[in-house]
Amino acid sequence: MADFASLGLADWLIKQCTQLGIHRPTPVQEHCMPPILEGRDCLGCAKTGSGKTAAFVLPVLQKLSQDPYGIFCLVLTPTRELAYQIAEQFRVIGKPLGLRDCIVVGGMDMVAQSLELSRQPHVVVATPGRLADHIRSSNTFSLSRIQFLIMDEADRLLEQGCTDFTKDLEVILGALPAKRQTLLFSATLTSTLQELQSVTMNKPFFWESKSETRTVDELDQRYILTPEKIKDAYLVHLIQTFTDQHSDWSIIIFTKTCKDCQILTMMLRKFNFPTISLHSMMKQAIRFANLSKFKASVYKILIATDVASRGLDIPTVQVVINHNTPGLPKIYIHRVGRTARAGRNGVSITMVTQYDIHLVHAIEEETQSKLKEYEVEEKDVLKILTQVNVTRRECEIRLEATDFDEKKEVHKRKQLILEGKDPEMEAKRKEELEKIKKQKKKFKERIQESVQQQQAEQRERNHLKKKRRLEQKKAKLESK
Ligand SMILES: Nc1ncnc2c1ncn2[C@@H]1O[C@H](COP(=O)(O)OP(=O)(O)OP(=O)(O)O)[C@@H](O)[C@H]1O
Repeated sequence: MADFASLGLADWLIKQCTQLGIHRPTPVQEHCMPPILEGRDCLGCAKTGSGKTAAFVLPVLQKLSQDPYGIFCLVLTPTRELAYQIAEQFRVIGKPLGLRDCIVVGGMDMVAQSLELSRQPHVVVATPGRLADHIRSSNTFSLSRIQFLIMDEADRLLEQGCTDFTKDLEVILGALPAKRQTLLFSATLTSTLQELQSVTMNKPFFWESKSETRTVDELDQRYILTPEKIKDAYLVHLIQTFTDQHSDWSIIIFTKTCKDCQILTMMLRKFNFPTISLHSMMKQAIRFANLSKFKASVYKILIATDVASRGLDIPTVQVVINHNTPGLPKIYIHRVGRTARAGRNGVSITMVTQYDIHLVHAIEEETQSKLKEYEVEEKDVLKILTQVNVTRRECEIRLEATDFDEKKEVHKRKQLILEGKDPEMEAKRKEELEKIKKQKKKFKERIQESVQQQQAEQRERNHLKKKRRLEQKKAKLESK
């Protein structure tokens, strides 16, 4: 087995790796780093959690240390959270270089990003949409001298899924020099190999880990066959069992939609499970905050949509539950790959209804592995069924009300943007106006109160006067 020195890695980088507990290269690092260091384009396909990130971070940093300038390297990735994770790896390993990185993702302040870009960071880590926006609207930075283009989760970037990056990628590729090194990595490259090869210029070096299976051996893959109506009772039962049996545990539950994600979070919280969510309808700052709390084990359960299915590296995750059977095998591969990373053990449990059995067959075929049934005492599940379903219904009703407000808010924000206004500024302005209105109302109420008090006092005085006059009249009559 090779060591980092024999792959041509510099001493300072080996030292950095040692400090991070990385002593020997993984196969993807062993095979991809030498051709990258030689200047070749590279397509690396290796299982989830096998160290693909370091396979490109290390050679890029080595090259950067030999000729440091900005902007030297551009990394594209499909999700914002992943962009932060990759930038962190660059920052930690590249610390002795005084590496300057810049993260360019949607949902964050564009002006601040612009400013950072203009300061010529060594490495830019970006999601395609926001970077393309910067290229279209600004001339304060240039990507024309970059030496490395890296596409992490490259197949996702190039496929035309629900988020289609094609147009943004065209803009980005148009701003890059033809002479560059292009590195593409993913655990599922092969299905988009043709498209991927068209992005690389030189005849790329292609490396795929040789293995019968597409998932790691340390992963125990299970399924539960359940009618749709009993699914949530199974979920609650599963989590309760894990909580009872393990003191140190951490679970990711994947759902199909943002709404499911939200409802399940509310429901599990009702059962006092420490749950937090991550989906695309949340504000970016909350997405980051929730992920940090989960990573720090403040919350043990993360419920997420596929926005969290790729790349996230959270070593404490022992269990992945698929609340729905993924419609595509490759989504399954990435989801279950959030556990059993870097040689650790992990379990994945996929909820399967009678309508999803063909999907399980497709998954088994693609991964070349067999899912085993997860044994559960059905009578224990049926005991909690009514309580779980009632709780779910309550949460659905509660969410419907807020959902409506949310949609309205989104609609309003869209309208403001169309009118050329900044929704954030408008919200602040509205808040200020509301404050002034409240103060005015309070002032008016106080004046009214004091007027009413004066009037009441006047009435009392008049009443007393009248009473006194009557008494005087009465006294006069009596004296006569
Ligand atoms: N040579 C190594 N030895 C031990 N651990 C390593 C090594 N290289 C990387 N790691 C660690 O392995 C973990 C997984 O690495 P990484 O996130 O790069 O996986 P990946 O292959 O990109 O997975 P995914 O396909 O899910 O994105 C990280 O915590 C990383 O620090």
